[in-house]
This record gives sequence, C-alpha cells and structure tokens, in this order.
Amino acid sequence: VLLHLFPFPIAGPEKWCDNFPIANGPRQSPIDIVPGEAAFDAALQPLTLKYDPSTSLEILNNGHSVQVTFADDTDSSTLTGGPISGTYRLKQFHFHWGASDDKGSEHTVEGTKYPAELHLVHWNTKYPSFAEAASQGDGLAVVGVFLKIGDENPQLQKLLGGFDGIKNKACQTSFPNFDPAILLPGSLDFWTYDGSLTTPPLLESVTWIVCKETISVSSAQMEKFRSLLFSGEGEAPCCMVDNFRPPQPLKGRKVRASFQ
Ligand SMILES: OSc1ccc(O)cc1O
Ligand SMILES: [Zn+2]
Repeated sequence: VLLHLFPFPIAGPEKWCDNFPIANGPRQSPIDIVPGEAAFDAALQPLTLKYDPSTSLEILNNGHSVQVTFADDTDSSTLTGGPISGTYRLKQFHFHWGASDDKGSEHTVEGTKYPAELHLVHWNTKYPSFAEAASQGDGLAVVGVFLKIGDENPQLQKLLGGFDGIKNKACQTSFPNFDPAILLPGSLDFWTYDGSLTTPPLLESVTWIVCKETISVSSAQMEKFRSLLFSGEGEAPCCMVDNFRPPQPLKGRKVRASFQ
C-alpha cells in the first residue's frame, strides 16, 4: 500500500532484463549512430509518408510518454518506400525527453544527445494487426525525428495545446484532425538499421528509420513536456522526464544511409 502512495518510477532500463531477457538481445534499440560508419545504399528508396489527419483519434498519457493514436483499420495513413517493402500503417506517435535540455533522445549521433525524440510507429499490413506485427522481425517500422533546441516550433504548439487534461497517467482526450506530417523535417534523408522497441517488451521487430535533419523545439516548449506526470491522479506527483533508454550494443549490425 505504501508503494502505491509513494510510487517510485518503475524499475529503470538497467532492470528490464530481469523480466525481459531480450533486453540483452542481438538487435536492441536505441543505438549511437556514427555517420562515418554508415554505408550509403543507393538501393534505398525515398521515404513516402502519406498521413490523413482524419485518422487521428486521441492524445493519451500512458504513464511513460505522451502518445497520439490513429485509426488503423484502413490504409489512410501509411509509410512506404525507404528500406521497407509493402505498406505499413501509422498506429501512433510518441516522444522521449529529458529532465534538462542536454539529454532526452534515445538514439544519439556520435554521442550527441538531443533534448527529445519523436517516434512515429507503423505496422506491416502483411499481418492482421499491430499486435501480431509487433511479434515479427519485419513487423514494425518506426520513423525517429530528433528535436533540437532553437526557435519555438509553431507546429508543435498545436500538439502541446493537447496536453491540458492529460497531466496524469491514464488520462486521454479526443484529438481529432491532427496531421503528423507537420512534425516532419524538410528533408527525409535517413539512417536505417534493424532494432527493437525501446520500452518493454523490447520486441526485436522494428525497422528503424532515423531522420538526419532535426526539427526545432524551444526550451519553453520542452518545459511543457516536463509538466506531464508519470503518476496517476491522487498519487504523489512524479514529473514525466528522462523516459529514454540509453544506446545499446550494435552487436555487428550495419547502419545504412539514404544519402551521401
Ligand atoms: O519507443 S519505441 C516504440 C515503438 C513502438 C511501440 O509500440 C512502442 C515504443 O515505445
Ligand atoms: Zn519510442
């Protein structure tokens, strides 16, 4: 009962292997991306992201991030091209961020940490559902976008406006007509490698597509992310910050680049 009253953040990444041994698996994420070691692959197609704003459903505080979920019963919002074959449907996007501007991203670039990272999660329509796809090696494709401190990002403002009312864990509100394409950088040049979910169950089913170009976020906008809580209503408030997993061993994997 006491633990309930003083909810310490759930066990951190160092403990995940106790319940999820795949945490020490051969294709874990995130990783440190070293551009000089990424091989340009001319066979990589351009990324094609076709998003229909009418598929956005709601914004949710799920206790470890803020997430916007999408209707995925049709091919209205899809990812094709890039390193993948076939069609992947957008299921949700969420973020990872730090307690201060010097950390927060999951992937790093030659050790550089960004204050936040956006993940757009898509599942392979060769499988009947997201849940089924999440257990397959080619089941998911996640587009990662780094947020870099700079000018206020007006596109992000619309999303941050949705944070009111979902301060606590398990809160959600309807969030219609949001076009995630407004969060994408101008260039869709990317690095790609085979990896995993970065939160338990850490399934090794993700083709990662990490954009080279960042989008901007102001320090004030970062404070809005940090105003969310891990804790539920009526619990001792626990700021939602540092919800990122650190880089994991590459274990012989090759990172490819879509650009020279
Ligand atoms: O953090 S990456 C990630 C990808 C897919 C998902 O369903 C959950 C995740 O946390
Ligand atoms: Zn994520």
